[in-house]
Amino acid sequence: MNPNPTTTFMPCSPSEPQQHLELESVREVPDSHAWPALDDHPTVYEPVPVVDLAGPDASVAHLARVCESWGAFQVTGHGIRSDLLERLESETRRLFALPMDQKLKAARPSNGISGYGLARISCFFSKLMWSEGFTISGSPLDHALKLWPDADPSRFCDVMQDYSDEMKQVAGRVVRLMLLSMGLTPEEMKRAEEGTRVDQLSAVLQLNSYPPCPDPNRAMGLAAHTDSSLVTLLFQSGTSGLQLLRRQDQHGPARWVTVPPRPGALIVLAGDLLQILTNGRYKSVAHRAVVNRNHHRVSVAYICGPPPHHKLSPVGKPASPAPCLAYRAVSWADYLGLKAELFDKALASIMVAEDSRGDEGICC
Ligand SMILES: C=C1C[C@]23C[C@@]1(O)CC[C@H]2[C@@]12CCC[C@@](C)(C(=O)O1)[C@H]2[C@@H]3C(=O)O
Ligand SMILES: O=C(O)CCC(=O)C(=O)O
Ligand SMILES: [Fe+2]
Repeated sequence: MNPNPTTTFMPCSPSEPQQHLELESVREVPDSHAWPALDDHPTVYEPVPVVDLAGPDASVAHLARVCESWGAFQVTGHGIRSDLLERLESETRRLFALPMDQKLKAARPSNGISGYGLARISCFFSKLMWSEGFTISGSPLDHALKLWPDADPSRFCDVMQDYSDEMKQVAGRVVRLMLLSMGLTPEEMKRAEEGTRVDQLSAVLQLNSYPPCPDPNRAMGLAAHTDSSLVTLLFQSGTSGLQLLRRQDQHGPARWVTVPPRPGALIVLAGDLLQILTNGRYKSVAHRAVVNRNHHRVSVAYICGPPPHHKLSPVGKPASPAPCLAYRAVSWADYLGLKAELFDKALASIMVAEDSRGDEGICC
């Protein structure tokens, strides 16, 4: 995955002033938000796989095929009640509907993780994206108090907390199934489970808002990226916008596939840490969000990984023929640092070079 080639790729500079436009009131896409080419690959229709966690689809053989060929799937039978999803969507909309000066009171500090702001990857691009984001790491309470200083914070906090708690259970089941689908030896499975068991998982909740856009073919909601997570569980409102990048394969060249909204379903996206943990076998999926003219789309990503300082090292046979470990061990915290500096080159930066795989005990 490369950032849009005709939109200049830039190293991140956190000191740059951020531009916060009230996107909903803009009648024409300004030059600052006009992307020269969104069609780096064709957008095609392909049915995105569905895995029913409560049914036979959750078989490990099916999951292995889906992870290898798509790196993403829709998940049903997850047990999350529809009223929780409805409250999640409505609280997300309530937050983004606040006046800009109120949202900016909860702005993400330039070197911080959580709060309101432009897409974090914005600094790698010369054009701005047609979206706003709000990241919650840990308790949502401080944020709620800044956003609604005169109101009871429990309405927002309860929903975000309940949703995170439930997502953790679903993520734990999904990660375990993925590991089981790899056919690991008992020893490898034990190592793979260190840091990835449900009670150990850590996560951030990323709320995204994509207001209607007067010229959707010139604007980008969220540029192509992979998440750094083990897995991301994404809720999208009833409007499509998420697209998955399918790599070139026997069915054709690289292409964008839209994930249609499916009531009650969540979307699982394989992240970079899963690619590292599975020794390159289950690759992280590049994805982006496009915008539309009439609907205000929101999404909520539960971006989940091991404890921040747990060092994750690859297990299982590498995807390439060399009988070695493809990546050096890395913690999520260190990997996020690399990602903030190198963006889509971060994974390559921890790859163990072919000719050094025999050194330092890296070879299996
Ligand atoms: C833990 C994190 C993952 C994330 C960076 C962050 O520190 C908090 C926000 C996350 C997010 C959400 C939108 C896409 C993404 C690539 C980004 O720019 O910010 C992810 C980051 C990630 O997965 O690397
Ligand atoms: O809004 C979407 O569909 C994608 C969001 C996303 O990729 C993210 O939050 O990491
Ligand atoms: Fe993402």
